[in-house]
Amino acid sequence: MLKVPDHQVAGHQASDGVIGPLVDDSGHFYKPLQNDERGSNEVAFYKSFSSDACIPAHIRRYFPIFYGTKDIEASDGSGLHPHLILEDVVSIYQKPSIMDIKIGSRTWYTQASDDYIEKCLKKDRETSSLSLGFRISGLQMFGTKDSEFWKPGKKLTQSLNSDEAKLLLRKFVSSNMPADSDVCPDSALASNVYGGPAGVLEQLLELKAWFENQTIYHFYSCSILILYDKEAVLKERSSGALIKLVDFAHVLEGRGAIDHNFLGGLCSLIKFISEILTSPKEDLHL
Ligand SMILES: Nc1ncnc2c1ncn2[C@@H]1O[C@H](COP(=O)(O)OP(=O)(O)OP(=O)(O)O)[C@@H](O)[C@H]1O
Ligand SMILES: O=P(O)(O)O[C@@H]1[C@H](O)[C@H](O)[C@@H](OP(=O)(O)O)[C@H](OP(=O)(O)O)[C@H]1O
Repeated sequence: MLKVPDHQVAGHQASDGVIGPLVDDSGHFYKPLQNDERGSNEVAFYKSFSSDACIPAHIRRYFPIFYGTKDIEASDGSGLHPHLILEDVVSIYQKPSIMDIKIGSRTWYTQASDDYIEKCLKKDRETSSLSLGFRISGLQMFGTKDSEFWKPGKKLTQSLNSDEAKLLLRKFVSSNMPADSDVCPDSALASNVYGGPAGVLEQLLELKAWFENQTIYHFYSCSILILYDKEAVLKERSSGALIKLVDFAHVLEGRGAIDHNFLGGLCSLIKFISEILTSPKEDLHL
């Protein structure tokens, strides 16, 4: 049985008259192909990536598994529409806290149309992309009580300065609910989610090591999802946190060159997370 996902934090979402992703109860995420070249580009990327023997297994695990494409009934009732069938990377969590971070200081590339470049340039300047090398496209987090849930709108997450981005990344791993802006985030889960041998920082560093060498792909406008389950972390004191890359509608061939745009954004994100781990109680005055 297909349904609209309960946990989607960014991107095109299914609503009245708007086509969006669907999920089933077997752990699949169905992303509708966009009608323009973004749809065919993303299919081409997944086909190439999933069959490329040069991608090491420890890197492949950061990407959703690709199960092909299929025509299914679109969420907007418009009839059969081609969808990517992907691993639903959220399905293993009961109450997933999710952050979508679009990586890179620029989301455009010279091969794109003038209109597209202009649109992206404006967005990159207005958000933290240009200044920080990434922008937080969306997030949701659960609290410890059943009623506690926070999903700020993108206006609140995308256009942050450096202190504001650090504060939001701290809120994301705090046990107290951050919706009340008077409450100072306690960063209580930082060492379990961001830190530790299997935590987010180690995963980002592993990804970075690959990006320092790989010249096969250039990932424009691609996001890193950070995923964890607060209850599980508080109960087991282990991480269970994962990072996953999503959105490959704007992947280009690397042609032997380093993807310095993605790599730069990734290094910047790593610096933020590292600083939170080294000074979790830092008081940010905003
Ligand atoms: N494989 C997946 N499993 C679970 N959730 C996913 C998966 N891929 C994407 N999502 C969810 O959907 C959101 C949007 O994904 P994605 O960026 O691929 O869509 P998009 O419509 O192309 O976005 P954009 O408007 O930024 O181009 C993500 O923030 C995440 O919440
Ligand atoms: O970050 P936001 O505010 O969610 O804005 C969207 C984001 O910039 C996407 O990357 C972009 O899709 P592309 O990268 O595929 O262009 C989309 O364009 P669209 O609405 O024209 O699809 C924007 O709406």
